[in-house]
Amino acid sequence: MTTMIKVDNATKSFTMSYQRSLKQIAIAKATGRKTHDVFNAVDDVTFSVQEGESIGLMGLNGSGKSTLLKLVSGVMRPDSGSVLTRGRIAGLIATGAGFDPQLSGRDNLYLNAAILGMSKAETQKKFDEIVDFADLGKFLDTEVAYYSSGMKARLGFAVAINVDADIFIADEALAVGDRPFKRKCRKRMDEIVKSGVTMFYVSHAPGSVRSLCSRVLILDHGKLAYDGDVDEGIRFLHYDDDDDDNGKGAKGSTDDGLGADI
Ligand SMILES: Nc1ncnc2c1ncn2[C@@H]1O[C@H](COP(=O)(O)OP(=O)(O)OP(=O)(O)O)[C@@H](O)[C@H]1O
Repeated sequence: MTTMIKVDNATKSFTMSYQRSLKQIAIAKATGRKTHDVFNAVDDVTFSVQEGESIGLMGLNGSGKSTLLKLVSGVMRPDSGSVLTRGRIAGLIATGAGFDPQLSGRDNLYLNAAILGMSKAETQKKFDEIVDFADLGKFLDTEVAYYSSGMKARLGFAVAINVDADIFIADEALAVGDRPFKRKCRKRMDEIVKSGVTMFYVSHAPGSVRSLCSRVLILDHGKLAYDGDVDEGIRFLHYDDDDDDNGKGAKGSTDDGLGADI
C-alpha cells in the first residue's frame, strides 16, 4: 500500500485580536487587558492516508477542518510538525479561490487549471468537458467579479474534477451549488472514488459521508478526536441521521447545505 498523505504532529496557530484600532490596543495595554490570543486551529494532529482511501473529515463548525485541508493541499504550512503528500492534488477548498475577478470565466478556467498543474494543451483538450460541467452558458465570457458564489463553485469544481489528480479534496465548494449541480458533483465524486483516487471530503452530512467515504476523521477544537469506521464516527459525533435527507441538520451542524443529494 502506498501512503498518499502523512500528517505528523501538525499544529497550525492563529492569532485572534480583540481590538481593531491602535487606540483600542493602547487602552487595552494601559489597563492591563489582553490585546490578542493565540490558539491552535489544528492541534498536534497525526494520521496517514493510504492510496484509494476516501476520508470524510467531520467536526463541528470551527473545529479546524478547513485549516487541516489547507495544510494537506499545501495552501498553508504547519507551524510545527509535518504534512507530506504524494502526487497531484486537485479539488476545491474555497469558492473562488485562485480566481482573478477581473478576468472572464473562460480565462479563469485556464488560470485555475494552470494553478492545479494542468498544461495549456491538457486544458484545451478538456475544455469542452469543463465548460459542459460548469454549465455557465453565456456567462462564460463574463468577468468572474459578477458571478454568484454558486457560479464560481461550478467553474472551480468543473476544473478540479477534470484534473487527473492522485488526491482529490472537496470542502465548502459544494455547499453553494444548486440541487442539480450537487447531484452531478455527487455522481462525479462517486466515479473519482471508484477510480481509486484518494479522496479527502469535508462534510457535515452523515448520508453523503456514508456513501462516499471508507473512513472518518473527526476534529474537535483542532484535535483529532476520532479516526476510524464511518458509522461509529457518525455515532461519535451524535449526528442525527434522520434529518440528513432534508438537510435540516445534524446536531450542531449546518449539514453543509448538501441535503439529500450529497
Ligand atoms: N486565517 C485565519 N486567521 C485567524 N483565524 C482563523 C483563520 N482561519 C481559520 N481561523 C479560525 O480557526 C478555527 C478553525 O477554522 P476552520 O475554518 O478550519 O474550521 P472548520 O472546522 O472548517 O469550520 P466550518 O465547519 O464552520 O467550516 C476557527 O476558530 C476560525 O475562526
